[in-house]
Amino acid sequence: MTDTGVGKSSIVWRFVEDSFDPNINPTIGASFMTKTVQYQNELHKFLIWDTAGQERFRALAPMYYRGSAAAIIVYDITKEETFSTLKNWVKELRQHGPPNIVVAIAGNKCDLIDVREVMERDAKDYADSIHAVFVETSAKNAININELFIEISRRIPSTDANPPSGGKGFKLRRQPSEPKRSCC
Ligand SMILES: Nc1nc2c(ncn2[C@@H]2O[C@H](COP(=O)(O)OP(=O)(O)OP(=O)(O)O)[C@@H](O)[C@H]2O)c(=O)[nH]1
Repeated sequence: MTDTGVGKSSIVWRFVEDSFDPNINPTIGASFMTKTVQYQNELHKFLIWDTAGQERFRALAPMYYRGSAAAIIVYDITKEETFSTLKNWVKELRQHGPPNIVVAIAGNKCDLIDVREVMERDAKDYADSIHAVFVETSAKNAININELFIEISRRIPSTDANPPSGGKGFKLRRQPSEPKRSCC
């Protein structure tokens, strides 16, 4: 969820493929990717829906956040209006998303601090007020991308006891991967 061009696909590509394409195309509809990471002797498997930010695809969002364990809402730190849009998505998620969804806010393009429009403190205060994970990221320079996903994974209850619920922006599901997973 969120505006087009904030860097949702780039964040997913950085996380899944550890690559960055400055000429990446806008997402049409949505795309799906998976990645398994090992963290503290546990395997965390992410099933990620990368949704399109263009207005014409907005009505599709509920299809992706229903049934997700977590949602990452991305804004662009160089565009104030994307931070305002983000708050609308938070409201929508709270009203129509799964009750226990983990919400994360990513302020992307933090490599462009010279043209920053959203203060990190303001975004962090807002994220704290809604109990969301918050990080500033740079898909371009690989800043805080893995940390974002790991922190989300930490907050999702173990699937041993709690089956995944739903999300937005990216839809994430944790599912059991290998022998014993005390976390995912
Ligand atoms: N400087 C900088 N540019 C970035 C970063 N992340 C993405 N971009 C650029 O921003 C533009 C949009 O990136 P996308 O990943 O397609 O954005 P999106 O939010 O997925 O866009 P939609 O698919 O239309 O919703 C591209 O030109 C990217 O190269 C970043 O961290 N820093």
